[in-house]
Amino acid sequence: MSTMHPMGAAMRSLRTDRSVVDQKLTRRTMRRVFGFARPHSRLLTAFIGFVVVDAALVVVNPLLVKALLDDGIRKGDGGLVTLLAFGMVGVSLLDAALGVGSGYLSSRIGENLIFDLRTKVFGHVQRMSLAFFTRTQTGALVSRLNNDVIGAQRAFTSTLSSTVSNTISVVVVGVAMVVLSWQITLACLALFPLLLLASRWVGGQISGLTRAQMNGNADLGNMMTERFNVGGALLLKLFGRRDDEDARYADKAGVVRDLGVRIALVTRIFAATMMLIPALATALVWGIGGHLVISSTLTIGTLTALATLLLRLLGPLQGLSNVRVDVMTALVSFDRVFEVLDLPSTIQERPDAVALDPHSARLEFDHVAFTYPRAEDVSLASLETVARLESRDHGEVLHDISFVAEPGQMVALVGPSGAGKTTITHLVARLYDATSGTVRVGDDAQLWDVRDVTLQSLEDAVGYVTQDAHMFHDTIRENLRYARPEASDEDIWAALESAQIAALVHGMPDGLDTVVGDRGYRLSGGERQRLAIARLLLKAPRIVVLDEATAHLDSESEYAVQRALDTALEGRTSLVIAHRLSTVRNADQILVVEDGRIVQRGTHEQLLAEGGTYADLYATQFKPVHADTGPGPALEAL
Ligand SMILES: Nc1ncnc2c1ncn2[C@@H]1O[C@H](COP(=O)(O)OP(=O)(O)OP(=O)(O)O)[C@@H](O)[C@H]1O
Repeated sequence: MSTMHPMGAAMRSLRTDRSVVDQKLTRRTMRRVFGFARPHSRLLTAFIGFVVVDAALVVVNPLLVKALLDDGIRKGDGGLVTLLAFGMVGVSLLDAALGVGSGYLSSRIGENLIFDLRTKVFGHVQRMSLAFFTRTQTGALVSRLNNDVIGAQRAFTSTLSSTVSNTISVVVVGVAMVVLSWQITLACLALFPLLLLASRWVGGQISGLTRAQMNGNADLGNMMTERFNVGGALLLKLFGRRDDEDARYADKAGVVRDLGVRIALVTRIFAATMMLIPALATALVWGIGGHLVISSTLTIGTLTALATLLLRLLGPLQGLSNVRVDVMTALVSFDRVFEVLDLPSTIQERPDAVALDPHSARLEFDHVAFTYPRAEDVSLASLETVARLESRDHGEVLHDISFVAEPGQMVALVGPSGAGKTTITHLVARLYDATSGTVRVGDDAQLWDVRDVTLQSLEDAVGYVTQDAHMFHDTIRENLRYARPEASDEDIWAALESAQIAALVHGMPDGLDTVVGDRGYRLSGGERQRLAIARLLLKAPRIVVLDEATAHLDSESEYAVQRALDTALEGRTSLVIAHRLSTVRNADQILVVEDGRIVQRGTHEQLLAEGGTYADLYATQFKPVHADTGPGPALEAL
């Protein structure tokens, strides 16, 4: 009396990928799996108790029928007939109650387990280094979080319960049948290999087809997610590829359609076989049993009980024939979850890390070199569906970078695209760690290697406005409060005011409650950057990193952003990347970066006087393009 429909369970087993049984699972995996089960051991014990009693009850009703026929009806004992009929009702009620109870326990255990695994994986992934996210396909990661966690949960609920309940049912029913008539039991068991063969064959077919169908569906899903976001849809329109896209989609959808039909056909064949075998067995029982009754070797009650018991034997037998695949599938899911949990973050906090003083405002790079980590060091091959992990090292991106930003100073980074400016800024808050040399933060009294301070205190001390000024799909208020959850509306308005965007937010229909769309799309580039500056102002860090905060803006927006920046930078140490040299004219120190090296350093005036790269860049940006059109546009390469 399993809690799951036997046919449904059988079909699920058949759909699972049979290649899993070839996988090797270590003892360590098993130990960890039990580790996850341990907190729920009481519930698990109660659950298994329910399942065992429920499974054992399977023989009671057929035996009651036997007694009713042989001792009640044949002997004309009306009292016994009534008693046994009530007994049958009692058994059914108990069975129903046990079913509800075990269903409740199974969902408590299963959901708790999903909760444990989900929160653990989410917490772990959140703490991975940025390098992990630059390599990992979000879709693959999300599926790992959802599907495998649910697969792992199955190990403890349906797989465990069906295995226990099927084993108990087979033993109890088998013993009862042997006791009633070993000859008939033996004859019926002869049909078992047929059952096994049928389910093996269908299993092989269906698992292959289902895997192909799942891949096909994933392909369709990927195609849609890639095309149906703003970026993909725009590209599709701009290149006028509608018809080609239609044809590609139809191709993929056609494969899924054909597979669907084949799966349905094999499933029907299987269902028909599953009906046929019990019918054959029943005929066998009645045929042989009938003769035995005639020869008075068997009573009619025993024969009826045997026929009923037989039907309750085949389902569990079929279930047990798939148990290895079921258990391995569930354990492989666990293994895939553990794979993510075991991936260490390349950015680790030292156990003896100290909290950085929030007033730290001195920043120092001391002979810093940097190479981007290799994919295999930061990600899992299985989480990257397109990129193959390359074995080649990236070349060194930064070489011998040394500079000091004194408290309150502004240090500007300029140089061509790809020179390494963004990479330098990423080393400040440990988005990456220097390969050699040291990045330090602190105050006049003490400087700390960034690897010696706690990540939280470092993140609190350093604020960023990044190139894309990302906003969550939430209201302006909540996006700003992300920097300081306890900020009041007054604080938020003050920050918006300083960031030169208060008037615009006032003018919005919902004010602070306006939802900024996915990736902040409903705002213009300049508006989003000013909002990001307001967010930075709320956080109020002593060290500020601005990456191309004024790129791609018209001169009016640039002016507003520039004013916002002036407020943001006041009294703070700043590291500013700017494509427009006008932004960094007042910097205390300008570093010209080329091919990962600082090739020039000094103030604007010093660098102009010195001649060289900076003076050339300045001349290109500010020399009149035509005598009558005034200053030329910002240089693209800058
Ligand atoms: N995650 C990464 N993995 C490997 N290489 C990277 C990664 N990010 C950047 N690079 C490489 O490092 C070099 C420096 O890139 P970086 O983004 O620091 O340049 P940048 O000066 O900020 O350029 P831009 O002004 O165009 O933003 C480039 O050659 C780039 O291809």
